[in-house]
Amino acid sequence: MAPTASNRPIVISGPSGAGKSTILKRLFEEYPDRFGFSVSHTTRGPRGEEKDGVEYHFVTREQFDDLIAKKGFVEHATFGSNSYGTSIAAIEDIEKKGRTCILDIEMEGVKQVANHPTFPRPRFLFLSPPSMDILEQRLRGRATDKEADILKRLNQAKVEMEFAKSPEAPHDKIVVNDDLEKAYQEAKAFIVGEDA
Ligand SMILES: Nc1ncnc2c1ncn2[C@@H]1O[C@H](COP(=O)(O)OP(=O)(O)OP(=O)(O)O)[C@@H](O)[C@H]1O
Repeated sequence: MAPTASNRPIVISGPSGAGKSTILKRLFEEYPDRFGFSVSHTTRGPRGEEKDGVEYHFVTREQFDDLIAKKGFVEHATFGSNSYGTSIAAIEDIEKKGRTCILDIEMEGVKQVANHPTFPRPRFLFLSPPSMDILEQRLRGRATDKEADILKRLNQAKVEMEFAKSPEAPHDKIVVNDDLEKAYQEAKAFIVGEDA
């Protein structure tokens, strides 16, 4: 089933700590049946209680590379020795349920999705922190990241912010997450509003 104008997938990106999870959590709470996250593929093995097709589609390296060759991923990346990717089929699984697929992906993935040879262009939302200082405060306030991770995230944030300003950035909308309520309303208007 081809996505209609109203359920075209939405790509949300932005630096770590910009508030993507916070805004998406609220959106899913307000619209419990309307959206879905696609299940990613990975070459890493399941951990703990993880089940194939639920947390991830667990595949061999050969299967993963085969899907890359067939242009079956809208985006994929390798971290350490493990690869991860979002398949077109997984996005279609969400569309088949009558839901809009939300893709929460990082900058390199955004570029790949925007440049995919066959996948129809989704809608791109970029969530920006109000400033680097505030981003740093929020990352520290989150208290989930180690100091070295925070510094890495801040460096990467600079790269992402530069990309967002560059002409190759595909974003249809940039929302600055200053006041959370305002940012949520703006993000929601883009995602479910009349222009959706
Ligand atoms: N407008 C806001 N004002 C103040 N704090 C905020 C605001 N938005 C988000 N936060 C806080 O900032 C921190 C980072 O937000 P969040 O975890 O949603 O970011 P993220 O973009 O999902 O990051 P990651 O990509 O690392 O998952 C959280 O502690 C969150 O509660």
